[in-house]
Amino acid sequence: MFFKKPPEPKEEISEKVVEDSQLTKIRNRVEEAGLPPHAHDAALKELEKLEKTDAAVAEYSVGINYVDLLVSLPWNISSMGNLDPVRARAILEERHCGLEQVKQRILEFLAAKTLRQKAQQNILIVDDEEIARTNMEYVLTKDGYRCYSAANGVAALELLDREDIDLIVSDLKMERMDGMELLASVHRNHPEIPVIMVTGFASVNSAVEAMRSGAAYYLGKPVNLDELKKTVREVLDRTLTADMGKSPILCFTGPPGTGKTSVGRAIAEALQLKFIRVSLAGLRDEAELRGHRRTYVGAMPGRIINELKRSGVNNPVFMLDEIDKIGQDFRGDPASVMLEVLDPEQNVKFMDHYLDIPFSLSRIMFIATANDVTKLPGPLLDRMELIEFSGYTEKEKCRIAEKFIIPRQLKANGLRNTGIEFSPEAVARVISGYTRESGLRNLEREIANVCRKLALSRLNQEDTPPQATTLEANDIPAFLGPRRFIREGAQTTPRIGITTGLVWSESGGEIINVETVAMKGSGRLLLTGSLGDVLQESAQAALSLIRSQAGEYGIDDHYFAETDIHIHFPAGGIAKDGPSAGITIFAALVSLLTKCPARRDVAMTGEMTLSGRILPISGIREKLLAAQRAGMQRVLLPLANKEEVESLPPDVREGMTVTLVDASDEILPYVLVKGESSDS
Ligand SMILES: Nc1ncnc2c1ncn2[C@@H]1O[C@H](COP(=O)(O)OP(=O)(O)OP(=O)(O)O)[C@@H](O)[C@H]1O
Repeated sequence: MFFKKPPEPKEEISEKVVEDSQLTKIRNRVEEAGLPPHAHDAALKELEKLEKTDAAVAEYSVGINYVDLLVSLPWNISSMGNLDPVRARAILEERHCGLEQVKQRILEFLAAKTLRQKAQQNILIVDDEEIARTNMEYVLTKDGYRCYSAANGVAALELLDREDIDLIVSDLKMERMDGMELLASVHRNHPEIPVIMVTGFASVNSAVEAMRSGAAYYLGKPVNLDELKKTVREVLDRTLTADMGKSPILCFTGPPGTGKTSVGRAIAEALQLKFIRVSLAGLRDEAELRGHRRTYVGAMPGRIINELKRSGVNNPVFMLDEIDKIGQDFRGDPASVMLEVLDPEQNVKFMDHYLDIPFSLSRIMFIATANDVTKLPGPLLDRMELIEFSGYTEKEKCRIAEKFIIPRQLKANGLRNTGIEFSPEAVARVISGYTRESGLRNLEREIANVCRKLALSRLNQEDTPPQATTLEANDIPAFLGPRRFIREGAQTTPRIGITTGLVWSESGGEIINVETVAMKGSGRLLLTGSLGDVLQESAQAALSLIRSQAGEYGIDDHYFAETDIHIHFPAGGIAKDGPSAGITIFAALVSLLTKCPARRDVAMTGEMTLSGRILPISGIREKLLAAQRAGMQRVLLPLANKEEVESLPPDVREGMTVTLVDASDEILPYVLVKGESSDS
């Protein structure tokens, strides 16, 4: 008979030793990490469980990973930050061209935060020696702080209940309640108040103990008053920066490629804080943000906790990119998760399912970005301060290309200092012939394309010395092929029943055509092109208005009963809705029914009532930019938008005539080509 050999006892011992040493190591890390009490307790509880768990079972490594996460999270670690508005402005200017209003609003936002925090700097001095209290109070008051004093811990706690204290400077040895007890109580009940410990019994041990118990700093006695002033300023500056997350969340909104992400990055740099960016596009499951419970196999913390662990600080600038693109099929309620993350009332106790104990997100400065804020739920929008990034004019694009994009691409392709330049006409040709966008993404891509081809040709002629080259507009097709876009508005001839409208979409303004035809039938109105309810109703209202005034347009009374009218919006793959196509539909129908061709280089937008009044619309700047890109000669806008139109920079209207209209009959002279009515 064959018996299996029992395992060697020696091996068993060595496995146990390894296991123990791993536990000892991680226990030491727990003790050294200076965890807040609730995290410390959670770590100890898990370690206790691990001691009774066999290292070979899966739960053991799950437990080890959990404790490892607890000790690696930046519970108390913040970057120093720097709230110098002059520096912040300089960095924003250096990284971004234009965007004046955006920069101004960001600086105002930061300034308000700074001032609000600075206005509240109250210091509590706790010492049993009156002379020490008086001295410290004297220098700190002189430095502009409001000082309160107490002779022991008990008196200090009473004062804390009454006053709004920002910092405590406390002696260590005192009657009734000493500094360490006070520190423990402050840590429990007012964890946001930093404590600087001062003592005459300065020793490495007491310093380490105080710091481990959560003191922000440690000073020996007799206090060097200059050092005290410096330390107080540093600690308060640190909390000031750390508290920056407590005001409304900034939400950058605008078309793609207009600099939202890169401005966020520049803000972090200006404030000397770390930058984290998480894209929420297509997010399907709450667990991706909040983690899975540890009972699931392969559970992990969510993206927020993971990113904080990676950054190593609890006060980064955290960009939640594309918050409007959270997947439609999101499991759980995206708004409630986002609220828990962003709302200062709730995010102090953010719960990640994996972490299973609260982690405060209140020190983070969140910035959300969205292309279309109308998709955001109301309660979320309520807590956000919207900053609009609008599309760029052609001139702005040329300037940004010259100052930022071309130098960046030349450098990226090894062409710096080679004398290669783009003439302004060449840049303008790339913009008009190869891109049609509000932002700068495609422009950067096309310029990169040119630079890569230049790099290849330089490499092929390595033996001949490089010559300075200035690219002209005519050189561009050799690099990018035939132009992809033409300014069709200016080139197309007037047509019966077709007009040009302007719409706003999340990628900026766009032009659309409205096409109409009439055929023998029984008075039906057909609408096609993925139209929403509001748009369909606008079409019905426009037709009713024309029917009610048929005589004025010279249309026979019986005509409508014997005719079917079809209105079509091409690009049926894109859903369209909203009231602002009212006047475009009206003009197309009048053109169709009166057989007067409609000009294609006149674009229009405006809501129309059943009585023919024209109501204001939104997205004026983006729509004007779209008209400009398409080479329109004239744009018709509601008179009610006059103020907004007048406040736009002249660049936005350049090359076009903007005409403000108030009623339906004012539109027709600009659109219909009189005397050219035909039967075709
Ligand atoms: N005003 C500007 N000055 C200089 N560069 C700019 C400016 N605006 C945008 N850019 C550049 O354009 C590129 C695209 O910008 P960015 O990625 O920030 O766009 P975005 O608005 O975040 O787009 P999306 O909505 O698609 O995320 C970046 O390389 C950025 O540096």
